[in-house]
Amino acid sequence: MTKEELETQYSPSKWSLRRVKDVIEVHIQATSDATHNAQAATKTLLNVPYGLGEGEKLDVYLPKEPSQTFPLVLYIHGGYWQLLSKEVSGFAARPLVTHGIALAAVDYDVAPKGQLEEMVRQVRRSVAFAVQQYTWISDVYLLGHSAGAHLAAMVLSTDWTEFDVVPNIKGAFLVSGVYDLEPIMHTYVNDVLHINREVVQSNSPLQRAHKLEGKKGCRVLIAVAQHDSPEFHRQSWEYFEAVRSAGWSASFLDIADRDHFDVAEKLSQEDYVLTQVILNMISGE
Ligand SMILES: N[C@@H](CC(=O)c1ccccc1NC=O)C(=O)O
Repeated sequence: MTKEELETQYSPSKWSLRRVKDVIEVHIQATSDATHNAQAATKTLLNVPYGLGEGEKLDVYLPKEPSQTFPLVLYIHGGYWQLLSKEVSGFAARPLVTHGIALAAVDYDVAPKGQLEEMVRQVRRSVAFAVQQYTWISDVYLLGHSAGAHLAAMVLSTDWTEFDVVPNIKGAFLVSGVYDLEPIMHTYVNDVLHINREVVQSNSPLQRAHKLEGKKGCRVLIAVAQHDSPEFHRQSWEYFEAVRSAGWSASFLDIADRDHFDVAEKLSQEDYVLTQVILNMISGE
């Protein structure tokens, strides 16, 4: 592949068929609006620190009439490790909260402030913090979009011995993710991210899939949007096969008519196919 082809493959906005001027701007507006709606409609704990760093905070969305214990979904936002924040990442909360499930939107330090390895550590710490702090948690799930699906996949292969707790993660929903950082290193994304070969090697879930072997497995859903690029489809399929080969329970979903961005945006809606799959998986069907 030429450099130009590679950059196109890793420019999700170029594959959207939506006739809007700037699909990323539309994405940020949609997720921001839906996050505000969720904050107005649910009980929240905003800016909960999970670490000492300024950027290490969670926004938690709680069920209105909670049962004694209830599931928690940690949402890890995308944005190529350099965009977005928890401020626009509560958009999936409403349908979950309606069904008695809490959502926590995780902030981490995006580049250039943050480095990839630190982002991985921060997201892991946020999971450890939540299970230690919140005694109301029945089960923990991860939900990540794009770069956030990469970080969620990195959480799955964590060696928890350096943490005070081993979170029992029941499931992970990985949406339009990146699982092999090698091609990313050769694109414009790396102008800000500055990852090298070593970072790629130790932070690519595809290269680490063998680390899943022998670990207590959880259910992993790998979803990709129909209008994601062929490279995104390839990465999702390869990670799906790697997770399955490691003996974990994995499923693959190619979501019709969606692009890289509205595949996540629509999670604000209860009748969206991916929302339904997530609700069914959590309620044990
Ligand atoms: N420069 C990218 C931007 C991008 O991929 C992106 C933007 C907002 C939210 C998620 C994104 N993708 C992965 O994290 C593009 O061309 O679409």
